[in-house]
Amino acid sequence: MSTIIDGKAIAAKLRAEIATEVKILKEKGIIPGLATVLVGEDPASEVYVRMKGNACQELGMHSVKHTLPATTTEAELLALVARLNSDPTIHGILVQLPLPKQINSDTILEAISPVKDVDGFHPYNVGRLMVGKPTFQPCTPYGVMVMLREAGVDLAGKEVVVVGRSNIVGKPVALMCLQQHATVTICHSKTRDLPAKVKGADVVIAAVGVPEMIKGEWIKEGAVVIDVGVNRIGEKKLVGDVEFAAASQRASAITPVPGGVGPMTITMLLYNTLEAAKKAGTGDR
Ligand SMILES: Nc1nc2c(c(=O)[nH]1)N[C@@H](CN(C=O)c1ccc(C(=O)N[C@@H](CCC(=O)O)C(=O)O)cc1)CN2
Ligand SMILES: [Mg+2]
Repeated sequence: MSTIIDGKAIAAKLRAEIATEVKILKEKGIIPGLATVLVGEDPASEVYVRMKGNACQELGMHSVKHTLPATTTEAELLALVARLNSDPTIHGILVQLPLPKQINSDTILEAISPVKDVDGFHPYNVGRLMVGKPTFQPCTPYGVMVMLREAGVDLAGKEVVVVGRSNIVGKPVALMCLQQHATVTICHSKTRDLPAKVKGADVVIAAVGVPEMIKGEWIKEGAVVIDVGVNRIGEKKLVGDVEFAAASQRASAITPVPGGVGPMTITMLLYNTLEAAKKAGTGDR
């Protein structure tokens, strides 16, 4: 049986550290501020944005939520982003994804000031990660790396297989693992013989968004499994991208869903917002 890498517990520990730092910053007259922007009525996005606001409140951060109708135009959203870019009480701007079809996400993400880009999605911050000099790192992959660190996994020389090549998880987590000297393979829908790739992995990072697509029998004995998937089955049930029960028979350590990577995502957003506020305070940005 495997060790469960408890995202909730790791997140709680990190949040306590962030809260302490927020308090110190406030004594210097700086209140870290996050603006969240939700366009439309996607129920999951509503939940995530609410969780982000609540987390800010718990940690003593300032947060402002902007809720716009699904019919919002790109120009209207750009105008809001411009206002937030020049608002000195706001250190971090988060535009919840996905955006409605009439809005080009890339245009919006590029309009966010890189110094307030606490999601780490602006091409400047993506480029910094690419050259191994990260500034803001995207929250979900950053959370994965913190979990691996907390679980005592040394990536140097390890075979890491990332399943999924999205800009928000697969690609950045692969770069982060490479930075830690892992040998990284990125797999995707056109990969030939995915089971064979996964079977060779010391660390599997699953971020495909397909319920239980990674079978337990593909997991090498003793491998570490990080499941980034959050797939809703019906009203209540959440499952990951990995067959948890079968995989945990073989893995040495595994993240659960829920309670694994999810809680880390929001925690790293708070961390990035704190860092943004600190940089603003020192004029170092
Ligand atoms: N602008 C962004 N948009 C999106 C991001 C992002 O990082 N920035 N990531 C995802 C969604 N996401 C945050 O926005 C997110 C997903 C899941 C969780 C989470 O805590 N999941 C819990 C389960 C919660 C539930 O019941 O739904 C868990 O896994 O334990 C937090 C944040 C897409 N969009
Ligand atoms: Mg993908």
